[in-house]
Amino acid sequence: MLYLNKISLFQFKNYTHNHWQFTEPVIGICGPNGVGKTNLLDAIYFLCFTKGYFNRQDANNVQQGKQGMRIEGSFLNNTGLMEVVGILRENNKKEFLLNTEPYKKFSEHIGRIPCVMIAPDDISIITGLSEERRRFIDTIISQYNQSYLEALIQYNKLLQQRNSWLKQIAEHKVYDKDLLDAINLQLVHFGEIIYKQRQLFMQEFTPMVIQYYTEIANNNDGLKLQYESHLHDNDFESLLKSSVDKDLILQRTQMGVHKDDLTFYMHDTAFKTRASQGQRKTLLLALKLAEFSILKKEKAVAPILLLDDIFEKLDEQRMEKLFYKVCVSEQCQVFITDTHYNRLNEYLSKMRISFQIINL
Ligand SMILES: Nc1ncnc2c1ncn2[C@@H]1O[C@H](COP(=O)(O)OP(=O)(O)OP(=O)(O)O)[C@@H](O)[C@H]1O
Repeated sequence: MLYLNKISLFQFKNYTHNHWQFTEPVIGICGPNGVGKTNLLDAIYFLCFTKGYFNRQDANNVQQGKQGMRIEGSFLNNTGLMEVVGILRENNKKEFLLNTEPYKKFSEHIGRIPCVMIAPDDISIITGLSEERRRFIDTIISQYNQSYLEALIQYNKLLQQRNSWLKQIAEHKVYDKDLLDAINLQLVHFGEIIYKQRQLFMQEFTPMVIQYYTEIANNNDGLKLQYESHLHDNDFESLLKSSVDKDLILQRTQMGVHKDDLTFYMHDTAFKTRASQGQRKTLLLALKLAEFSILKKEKAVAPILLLDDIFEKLDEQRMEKLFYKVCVSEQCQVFITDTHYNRLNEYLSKMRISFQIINL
């Protein structure tokens, strides 16, 4: 089992200098609004992903009015102890260390400590723009497939190059076709790697999501998932060639896996327009539990689960099923935040497991 034993935070968000020991696989984190429950989950996430879940900019994680921050955690898994340290220096330089060894590339850390966060704003995976869904899928695959992560990094760099090339032509009216061909060739190479992996992923992921949704809701509400990509019916190279005129006008690359999407249906209509808030939340949980299962299988260890404010919108029956799933049957370490000590204590007691509650 993968297990976080202890964590210490220095100048991370609202924490000046705090540390906690985790002694049980199930940890409840309680306290009033704004006390720092989510921030504690975010610090755990930081140790797993070398960045926070909520802020893209590292500087936003530094305590207001201070300079620099440090997070330290020790994880235990079947192979031994992993001491992880993330530092943002006063000059904003970031360092990340595993067992005192600094990483040259932070991406090498991704997947070492698999972790799944479920936070209220994640509902945007269902209701938001397609980039939210691509990021969701990419974060999962990247944790078990380093070559996918590399392809994604390269693809995004090339896409930026291609887009700035398109802008330059609009500004200077100079057309360097050889450069475009060279960029296209590489974009196609990495785009096809991404497309194939997403296809493989979706084949496994889709039935799992429907299964979890059905388990939590007691029926499937006609749920369907569809992976959409320009590459389904066309080869990428021809797509890039045929869209170049339009690309030049819009100064952006119109075709490619950076436009892929995942659509959800409820009885053949768009899920986000038809479903109730509780049904949306149920779908979000099903997506995240499917993520958890795939990572568990691929990494041969159960990821750490971070559940932030999950009580909102779910009826009692759905809540109990979720609690049973994450606290009892999955045998993973799980952190659950709640503003109500009594409610959390009651749910966890019903599960007949040993748990720890931290009151902030
Ligand atoms: N960089 C920062 N420096 C100092 N304080 C910060 C920083 N970022 C966030 N905070 C503070 O952290 C607090 C929010 O913490 P958090 O979101 O973890 O609360 P919470 O306990 O989860 O609350 P809720 O129950 O409302 O979800 C706020 O008071 C916010 O002002």
